[in-house]
Amino acid sequence: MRSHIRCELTAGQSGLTQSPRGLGPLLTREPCSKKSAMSSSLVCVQDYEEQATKILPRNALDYYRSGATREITLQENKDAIKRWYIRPRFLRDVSKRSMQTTVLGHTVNVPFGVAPTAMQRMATPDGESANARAAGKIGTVFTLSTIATTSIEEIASEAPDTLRFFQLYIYKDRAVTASLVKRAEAAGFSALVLTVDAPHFGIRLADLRNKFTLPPHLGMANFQTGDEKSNRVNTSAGGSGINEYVKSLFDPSLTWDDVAWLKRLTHLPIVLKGILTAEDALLGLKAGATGIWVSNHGARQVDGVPPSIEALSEIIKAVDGRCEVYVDGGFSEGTDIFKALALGARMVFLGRPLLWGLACGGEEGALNILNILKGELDSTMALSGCASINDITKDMVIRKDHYSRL
Ligand SMILES: Cc1cc2nc3c(=O)[nH]c(=O)nc-3n(C[C@H](O)[C@H](O)[C@H](O)COP(=O)(O)O)c2cc1C
Ligand SMILES: CCCCCCC(=O)C(=O)O
Repeated sequence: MRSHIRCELTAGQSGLTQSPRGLGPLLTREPCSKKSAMSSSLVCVQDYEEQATKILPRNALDYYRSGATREITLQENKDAIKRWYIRPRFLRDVSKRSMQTTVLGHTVNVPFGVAPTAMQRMATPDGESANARAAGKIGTVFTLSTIATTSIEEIASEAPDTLRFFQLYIYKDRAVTASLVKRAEAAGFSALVLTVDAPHFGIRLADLRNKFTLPPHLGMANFQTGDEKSNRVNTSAGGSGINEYVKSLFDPSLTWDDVAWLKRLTHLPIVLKGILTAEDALLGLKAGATGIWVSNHGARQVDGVPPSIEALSEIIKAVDGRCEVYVDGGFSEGTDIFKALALGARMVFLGRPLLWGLACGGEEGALNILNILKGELDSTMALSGCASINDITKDMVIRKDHYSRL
């Protein structure tokens, strides 16, 4: 296993510094034989976020961190989760606990997984491979973005035992899209996650100010090196290279018929990611989706859409058990995950927390993030009277405003 953490005994240096090649942070304080300083001093996702903020290059940090325009939904994703309270029950024998569940028929050890985030090699040289291996070590699902800096085939060989989903963007060129689907099938991915909320790209102010481009040593690994159009993110118009990329290559004319097209093309289950309304969830079911992934894309598309946790209840109600429902957006603690499970989500996915883990410590950092969340969820279950995921029921959470009505 490759790790990007280089262990050097450099007396007097304090902690993490930027790698000389600007490829990510290097740990320069602790000898290799010791448990890294990081894993003992960074004990929650917020610690990792703060550390990552100090060490990531501005272009990457802003891209990872940003939400759309005023970032009101970005804040709301978190605030809305905090508006739900846990109603703990006691004296229910929690001496033996399990977090095991299934996703699309596959057993996972924890009810949370890794959301697709683009361009992870900006955080650490091993990028998506490190993240996928960490997910495999904890026993959960890793979702690879179409816009990854590591290819479908590399992930299959670097993390062969990890349960892998492939997130699909539909390109105007349907031959390109079909080829991505066939490659994901051939490489043993278990589901396609079709992102429906990006016919156009969100306005992210920091990326515009930075004139975002991918560092020159990196490319979109699912497309051929030298294919300047699909493999590179450049800015020719002087704005964000991401917006230019999406405008020229992604298909903004998609309709529900295209979901039917995709269904005919693949034998893999299709999960629709980015659903925020009961209406679209029902159309998704009709189109044959096996899963609905409630998401506002980490608040990166339209500012002012509802926080994911609020949209979740409406969709759970509409779907009424006819398919699995997942959620992402603003989850960064075990208690957050517990609340979404109580509201009916089968899995909670995390995007940025894993990027902070990768930035601070590559695979070890990502694994630490997953272990922190696992420990926090286990603790929440024990202290709320839940020995298994099935015990986390709707009556275990209540919205804050309930108490002002009493
Ligand atoms: C840096 C970044 C890149 C992302 N790239 C993709 C992507 O390529 N495809 C996609 O469907 N969603 C993408 N997303 C959205 C995530 O899959 C997920 O919905 C979101 O990050 C969840 O919110 P969280 O970051 O608060 O956990 C991206 C999000 C971030 C932060
Ligand atoms: C260069 C195109 C990047 C688009 C995909 C990344 C993404 O979804 C994001 O939110 O950023």
